[in-house]
Amino acid sequence: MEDGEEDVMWRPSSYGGVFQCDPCDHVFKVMLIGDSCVGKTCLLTRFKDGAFLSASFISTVGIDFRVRAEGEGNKVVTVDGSKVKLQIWDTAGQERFRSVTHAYYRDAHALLLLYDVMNKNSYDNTRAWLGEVHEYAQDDVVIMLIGNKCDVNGDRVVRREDGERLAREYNVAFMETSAKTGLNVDLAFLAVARQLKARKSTNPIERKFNVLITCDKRPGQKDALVT
Ligand SMILES: Nc1nc2c(ncn2[C@@H]2O[C@H](COP(=O)(O)OP(=O)(O)OP(=O)(O)O)[C@@H](O)[C@H]2O)c(=O)[nH]1
Repeated sequence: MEDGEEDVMWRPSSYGGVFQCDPCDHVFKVMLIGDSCVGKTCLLTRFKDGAFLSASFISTVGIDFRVRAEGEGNKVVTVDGSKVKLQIWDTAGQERFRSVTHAYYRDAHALLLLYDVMNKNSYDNTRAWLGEVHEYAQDDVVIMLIGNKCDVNGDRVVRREDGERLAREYNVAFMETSAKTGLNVDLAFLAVARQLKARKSTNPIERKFNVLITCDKRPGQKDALVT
């Protein structure tokens, strides 16, 4: 969609059968990337449906665009009074699907790069992922590094400080999330939506993304409700 073009989401009216449109002020494409099994699909499902897929789960194949029929598709969030629609694309972490996902990078407005705090390899591999992002994505793409599964206690092998350090090094935003408990999930997507909207602002202060999101919650703290 071009800038200035109005996006429309269709919803059934209370009269049934007749449709009315619900305009969104902004539409952005967001991609979830990262190694296999870091929790991309679970993060998306938690954000969209408020549910957690705990059972064994089939790996994503290629690209899964979670835009479905009316009512269950794109997630619309409200940012400072504006309606922002996030079109979220879940990608496969497996190496063999990489060439497929690369093709989609260029259109992405934001990339959420996940690693699993229980899996050091997935953390180490984020450097390679960031290399691919710089190669294939737009220069001004919004990037957030996410340490997922922060609900685990004894099994954690990647410290929060390690995530923060890497985010500083690459000048990207950072948050720890849990798709299982929902901790910081809404907050992460909302922060990205806010930043995407701010990018359209002419005010350079608004356009700058905080490298570290300081308002996120730590495991054990109560989650903030974000609307
Ligand atoms: N404890 C815990 N487990 C999680 C969390 N998020 C995901 N999982 C588990 O991690 C496994 C992998 O989750 P997926 O969402 O399928 O991972 P993925 O990154 O989409 O994997 P691919 O589709 O192969 O790229 C599943 O067994 C989930 O139940 C979390 O926040 N905490």
